Amino acid sequence: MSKDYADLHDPNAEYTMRELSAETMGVAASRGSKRDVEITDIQTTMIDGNFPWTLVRVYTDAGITGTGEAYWGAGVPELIERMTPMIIGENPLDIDRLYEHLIQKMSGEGTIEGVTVTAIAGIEVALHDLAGKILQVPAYQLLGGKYRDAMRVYCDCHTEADADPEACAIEAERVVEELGYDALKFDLDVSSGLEKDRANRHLRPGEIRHKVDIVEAVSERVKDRADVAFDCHWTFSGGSAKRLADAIEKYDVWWLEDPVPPENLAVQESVTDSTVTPIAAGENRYRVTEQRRLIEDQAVDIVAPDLPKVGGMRETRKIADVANQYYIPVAMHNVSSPIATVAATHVGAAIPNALAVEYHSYELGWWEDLVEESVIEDGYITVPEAPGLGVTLDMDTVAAHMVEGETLFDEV
Ligand SMILES: O=C(O)[C@H](O)[C@@H](O)[C@H](O)[C@H](O)CO
Repeated sequence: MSKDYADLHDPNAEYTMRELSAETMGVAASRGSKRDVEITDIQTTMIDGNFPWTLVRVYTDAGITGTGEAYWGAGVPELIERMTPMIIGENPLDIDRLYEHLIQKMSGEGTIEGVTVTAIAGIEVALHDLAGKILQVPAYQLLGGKYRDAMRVYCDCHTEADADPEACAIEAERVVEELGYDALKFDLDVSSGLEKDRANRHLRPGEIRHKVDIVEAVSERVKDRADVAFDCHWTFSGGSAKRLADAIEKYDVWWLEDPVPPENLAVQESVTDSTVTPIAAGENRYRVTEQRRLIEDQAVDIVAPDLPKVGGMRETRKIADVANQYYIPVAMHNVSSPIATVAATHVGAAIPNALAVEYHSYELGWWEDLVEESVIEDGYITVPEAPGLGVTLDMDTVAAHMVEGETLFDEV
């Protein structure tokens, strides 16, 4: 990768006095040799999974590295490269200050939301892995300790005929019986063939009936063996979303996700208010500042942040803390490799209101091979007890599935 991004002039150095580097803040006291560690480099590599997973590695002068993951998105590796000089020489144990430092430094490039936040999140996850390894504690310990030993996983399900209610029911049965999950999600924004216009967000009566057929087929097939959520990917108008939520009330679904677009909270709130079907949303909002509005307005029954997108492990914990003030559970949206999935597991272990973490790669076949450890067993991820995230990348699998042109992390 070219080093041009890292060498770019830093305009913020001229435009803000809020500089949170150790030097400016005067953070210089020795912490004792094991904790006097400095960041020396950050590298990324991208995996061609069912999403392009951006893995991040932070290097130190102690020979210890931390591995993280940023949510997928163009430009994320370049942004990480751009930020690397901003934290070289810093002590990786100051996770919160380094996060704030990068948010402040990059604010001109956009750190309220978007790929800059995602890139910072990738570094932040790696810092938790690193800090855990330096301190010889699992990452959940850095977040306050444990509520649970294992995190429930819900499986995002697909069939070749996602619009066919019976095909969905057969797949639901297979995922429960053969793969061992008791928590599932299916898409409801699938075409019934009855649409007159795909742009106007309106659901015609036949379209609603088709969606009810899918919900009924899946829910009746698995009955009490699994909780089932349904995802709408921000597709419908408020009015149509209300009619849909109302029509599926009797099936007692786990949640209905993203029925309306994410920008207008008043619409989101009115849908949630209108129905006893639990409404979930959150994967398109960034940082605690944006999630806070969803929660405080009680625009959701369940909040669904995506950890490597929303800002990282501490940021997700902060969101869970706000949600907890409103008695709202957290279902972690997740389309990541095992690295960020396990990061979500550590956060899930450390918060009271964790509902589940998503698994979105069951059709891939090699997701779990990316790390040396086994990750999901019988629909749960046991919270690792090894230092840091407690998972180790399998470099052969990484090499086999790297995006063309990417390079492997340097060995220490
Ligand atoms: O699992 C889910 O909730 C969704 O289906 C995701 O796949 C999103 O669509 C994706 O993250 C969009 O960028």
